[in-house]
Amino acid sequence: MAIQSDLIISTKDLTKTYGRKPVVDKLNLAVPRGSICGFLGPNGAGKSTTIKLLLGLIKPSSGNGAILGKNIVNDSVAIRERVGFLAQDPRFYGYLSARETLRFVASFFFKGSPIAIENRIDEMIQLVGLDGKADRPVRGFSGGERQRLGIAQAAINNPELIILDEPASALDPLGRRDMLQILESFRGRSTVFYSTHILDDVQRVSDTVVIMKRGRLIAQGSIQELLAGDRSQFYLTVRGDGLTTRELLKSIPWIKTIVLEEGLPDVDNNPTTKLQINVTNPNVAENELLRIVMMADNEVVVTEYGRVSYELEDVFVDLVEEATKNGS
Ligand SMILES: Nc1ncnc2c1ncn2[C@@H]1O[C@H](COP(=O)(O)OP(=O)(O)OP(=O)(O)O)[C@@H](O)[C@H]1O
Repeated sequence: MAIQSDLIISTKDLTKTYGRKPVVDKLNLAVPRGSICGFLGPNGAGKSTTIKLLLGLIKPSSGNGAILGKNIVNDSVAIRERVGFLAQDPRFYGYLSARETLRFVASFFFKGSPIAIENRIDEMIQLVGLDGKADRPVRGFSGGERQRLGIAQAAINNPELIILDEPASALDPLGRRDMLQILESFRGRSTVFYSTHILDDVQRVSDTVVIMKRGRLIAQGSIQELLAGDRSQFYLTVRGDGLTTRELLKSIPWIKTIVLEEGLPDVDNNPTTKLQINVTNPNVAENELLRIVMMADNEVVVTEYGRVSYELEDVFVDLVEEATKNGS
């Protein structure tokens, strides 16, 4: 397959079938270099299987892929030298301390003098917030501490790409927040590709997202692009029942639908009505909509106006529902 140098991960029709069931189905991934990419999908979507395919831990049934320009089937050893990985359920030797664990991992691929290794271990221990605990046996570590150690071991060799399988899902809200901060700290140093089913996490730290459902890719790209996908919804809140405004806007050709709903009371506690306006021409609407209402010869008082913005959750639910309707 052709390799695009701005992509750190790319796949072409990557497929894994167990029995007759495709668990990963003709997946075409394109993950840009330097991004923090959230790999999102409901339970059983095929995220872990995809990650295993990317790392050469299992073989594709068909299709192919490249990481750092190397073939995921033929060059998996070379890939693992340059990619850090945290498994969904990381296992450690309980009798080793965190520092000994990192030393052990570094002994495989770390390139540098013994002093450089020790410095890097110290740096990682600090980065993941395990200072003070680094010399205790791992068997006594909490779930959050184990995940921190897992990230430190994934990043010890200064990899260009770090792949993490659900690094935050099993943690409590504080643990998740810390984990996301650690991921954020890799920005500008490594590309991070991490799977999760928690939308909020993706919205908080990722700049790109891949969304998968039942083995199929249903969306990928920058979060900004995804959230800006539907620019055709505006809202306008007016004092009173909104009927005059609806009459005024009804005949405008670029307005498709107007839905009225009760708004929040204004600052003087007067009732308001929110008009949800769907337009066919967002650019014209942006310039004209408010002006038309304000210039009309009536008593309408506008208390709020804007373009409807979306949370990732709305987009995700829409995409997953659409994919379900289309039979994915
Ligand atoms: N070795 C296997 N043999 C048969 N089926 C498998 C195997 N590994 C995974 N599957 C099935 O493939 C589907 C996808 O599993 P996978 O673990 O990749 O999903 P996931 O998106 O990572 O889910 P989760 O968020 O729950 O971890 C599931 O239905 C799972 O049961």
